[in-house]
Amino acid sequence: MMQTEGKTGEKPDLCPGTGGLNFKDRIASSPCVFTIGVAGDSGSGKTTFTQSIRDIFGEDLVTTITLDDYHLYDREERKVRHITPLNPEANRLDQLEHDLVELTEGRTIDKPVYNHANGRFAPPIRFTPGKILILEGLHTFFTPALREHLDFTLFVEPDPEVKIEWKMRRDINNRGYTREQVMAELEPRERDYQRFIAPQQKYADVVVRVRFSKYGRERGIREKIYQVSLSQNRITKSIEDVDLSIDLFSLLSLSDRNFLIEFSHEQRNDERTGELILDGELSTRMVKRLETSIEEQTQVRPISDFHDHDYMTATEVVQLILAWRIIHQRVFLERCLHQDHNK
Ligand SMILES: Nc1ncnc2c1ncn2[C@@H]1O[C@H](COP(=O)(O)OP(=O)(O)O)[C@@H](O)[C@H]1O
Ligand SMILES: O=C(COP(=O)(O)O)[C@H](O)[C@H](O)COP(=O)(O)O
Repeated sequence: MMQTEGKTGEKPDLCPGTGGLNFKDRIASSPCVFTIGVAGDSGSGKTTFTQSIRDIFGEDLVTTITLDDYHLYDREERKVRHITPLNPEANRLDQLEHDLVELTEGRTIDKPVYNHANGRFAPPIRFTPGKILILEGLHTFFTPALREHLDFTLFVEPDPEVKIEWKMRRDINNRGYTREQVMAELEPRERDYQRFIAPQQKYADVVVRVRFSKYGRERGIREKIYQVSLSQNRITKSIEDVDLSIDLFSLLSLSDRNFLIEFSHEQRNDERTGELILDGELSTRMVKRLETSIEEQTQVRPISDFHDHDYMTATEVVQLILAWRIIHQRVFLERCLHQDHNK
């Protein structure tokens, strides 16, 4: 590793040898494409988290591919074949692997297009990757070749009851399904989820779990207040790297709403994992130092969304921490520096 983390109060030089270029400029001027993979079940919040990453880093840097475009069968054909889209065989993962290699080289591809409005394929479109490329879908890190080309991986896993509520609302409101149609697919989908999708968790750098808030289930749909946890699976990268500075004085004196912050370690197989759990509403002042730290080092303004409210949901804080986590993905800088060096 070319650089050690700064101790408290020191600012780590994330871009050594760049004459003080900030992280965002560094990405923009780099020949490399930084790839982020987001995986999880249908209706689990992949698109929502992906959008938050886009918002934080800016649309000029970030492009997204949804893996639904790589379905092999259209909606009608899946029905006839009794196969769910969660089955890898219902997807063109080999073409995705090929396209991902092209994209990491910065090349333009002809990307297939799946139309959720009618469940059919539209003509392919030309697609050029931004300097940050997000792949989001069911099988994002299903194969070794896909994993090899992803610099950062995130798995989202809401509790089944949260997931059903989200999926039900989205598929009925946006995708033209009836309640009965969504219900009828739940059972075969859950079976294939456990079989094909959930096992990808072990390859994730970070797993985000969502459950109903301990302060009231109804606050989810009404105010987007959930209990959100962030855990890291791989021992090589630690959540403790994240600067989680919280102003305890503000916490005690300014907050008049309920919240929970918990951190625990767990031994899973050979791996020691850390899990941060947040719930309720946290005073924006409490995460001020974290926001400022990100802003200073990246010149991106992740806090702009939160400026006008005094409280942030657990989801918003987790999105902020994830941005920090992504910034710290040294693999990217290491690889870029190495490639720059060899030019
Ligand atoms: N973090 C969240 N907080 C509140 N609602 C969410 C969250 N994530 C997802 N949802 C709800 O669930 C629906 C499905 O989420 P989406 O991001 O489209 O899932 P996916 O891309 O995994 O299929 C969204 O339309 C939204 O209503
Ligand atoms: O399982 C998913 C994944 O999409 P997402 O993760 O966005 O839910 C969708 O059901 C399929 O893409 C088929 O779509 P449809 O059922 O609309 O034909």
